Amino acid sequence: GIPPSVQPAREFHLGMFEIGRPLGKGKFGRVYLAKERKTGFVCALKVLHKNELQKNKVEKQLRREIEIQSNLRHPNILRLYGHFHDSKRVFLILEFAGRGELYKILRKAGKFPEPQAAEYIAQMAAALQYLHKKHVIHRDIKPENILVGIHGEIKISDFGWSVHAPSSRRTTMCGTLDYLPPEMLNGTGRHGAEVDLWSLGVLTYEFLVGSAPFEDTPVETQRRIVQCDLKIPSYVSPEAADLIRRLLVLRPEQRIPLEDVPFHPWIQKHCAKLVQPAGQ
Ligand SMILES: CC(C)NC(=O)[C@H]1CCC[C@H]1Nc1nc(Nc2ccc(C(=O)N(C)C3CCN(C)CC3)cc2)ncc1C(F)(F)F
Repeated sequence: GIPPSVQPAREFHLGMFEIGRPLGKGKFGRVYLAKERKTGFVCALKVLHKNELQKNKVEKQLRREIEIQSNLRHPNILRLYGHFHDSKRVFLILEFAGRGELYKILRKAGKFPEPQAAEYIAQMAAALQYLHKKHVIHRDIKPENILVGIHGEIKISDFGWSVHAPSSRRTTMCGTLDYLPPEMLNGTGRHGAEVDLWSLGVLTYEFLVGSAPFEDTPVETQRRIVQCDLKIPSYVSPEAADLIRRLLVLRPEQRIPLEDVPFHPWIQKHCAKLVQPAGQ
């Protein structure tokens, strides 16, 4: 392509867009369907209020989110095309995901059939492999941060917690503990890309059971995570249970590597079009 130095500087401003229906509320503002007037390009416009960002001390996180997400190109990662701001607001120009929020689809369905869950986990593993190759850890994999594209493919979004590996968390977390790996709960909090493997295990469990594996009161949840106190219902197939148990391993280095996930029997059983192991 054209070297960045001579690429046209993509300056954006609000007047370039025709604002459509609201898509919902994000953490720090609303999201609208939008269309770029000149090209007719449909996107999602996330509006963030500067005073909210300042109050919650998340400006640095937002800058990192923009820096990381705008450089990512993968079918299962939501695109960030650009951003701009006015006196009061920051605007993110994001890819529009045609089928909306995965957590709403999951809540409505209760839980997913195994073929659908396996398809989603295969796509998650591909997206995480792409991220980890770029030394990016997402650190906040959960249904609320996943959207669904028009063809039913999943799109990881919300890179507000992503960092370059290795790292140790400096900002206090809020929200659910359900997806936190043991190494982020113990003293040092030092962690690597394997945190996303643990969360992938929690996600697999939640897709198949409809609730998170260590869901309980905050104190109990922490105990169950650090003890890996895991009970997998008997209706979950042995293959699926096997993959969950290979991801939800206390020692980060013992978790199944991402590159092995597409070859796991449960994925092979349900995702035909994936690359087949040699000699098939
Ligand atoms: C990951 C992040 C944490 N989450 C978010 O940002 C959320 C916060 C609010 C919306 C969403 N953000 C996005 N949503 C879409 N697509 C979309 C959303 C909702 C519907 C939908 O179901 N309705 C309109 C329904 C239609 C039916 N009625 C009944 C209810 C609303 C359909 C398509 N594309 C891009 C984005 C993005 F990310 F770029 F902003």
